[in-house]
Amino acid sequence: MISIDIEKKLKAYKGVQVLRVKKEFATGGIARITGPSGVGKTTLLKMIAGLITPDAGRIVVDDITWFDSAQNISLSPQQRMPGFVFQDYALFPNMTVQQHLEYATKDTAWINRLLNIGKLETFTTHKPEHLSGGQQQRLAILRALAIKPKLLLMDEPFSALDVKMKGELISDLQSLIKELKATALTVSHNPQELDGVSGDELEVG
Ligand SMILES: Nc1ncnc2c1ncn2[C@@H]1O[C@H](COP(=O)(O)OP(=O)(O)OP(=O)(O)O)[C@@H](O)[C@H]1O
Repeated sequence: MISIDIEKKLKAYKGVQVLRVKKEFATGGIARITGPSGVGKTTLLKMIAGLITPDAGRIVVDDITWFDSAQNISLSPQQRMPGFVFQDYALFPNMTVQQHLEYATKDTAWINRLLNIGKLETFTTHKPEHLSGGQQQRLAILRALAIKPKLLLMDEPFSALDVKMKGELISDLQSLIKELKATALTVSHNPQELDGVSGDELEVG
């Protein structure tokens, strides 16, 4: 289980707005986090990953304290090691699909299974510039899963996928997350993007 109780002052367009989140997310599920643009959803994921520091509060993952302002605990991003799907994918321009996955894991059976789930088996030698937007997005998701993370953080992960592809992928992700005894958090400003994601729900803002 993931337990979050944090706050952070955001540098908003006009002055300061405070992001407050208090929520528990169950292991084995894919949670949906929605809220208007600019409310702090990406910032929330980055705080969980350890890329941005909250002003106050606690983050506890599977009984391990990742962050506690009162006790001065803050694990590094390397110690937390979540899978992270960035909104802009953050793929490596010079690496092929296969190399992206081999960079993350040596487990070839796992790589082949991920390629199958992402429907990228026939694109293993392609670099990102020769992939469609949807294929790039699926590669970003597969790369995040390659490390078999206990926590998968996904920022607008299905925005470039058609409804059929998205439905199949969500169903496969649901099985994988259960199998890994992991937890996944998905974020979007567009609730429809997360249709089919049926875990815990959080509305930010
Ligand atoms: N490290 C930071 N410290 C303080 N404020 C930040 C930091 N990073 C971003 N912000 C501010 O937080 C606000 C929310 O940004 P964020 O990207 O988290 O929103 P969002 O809800 O993900 O939006 P969208 O749906 O458009 O992606 C912005 O006004 C931004 O300037």
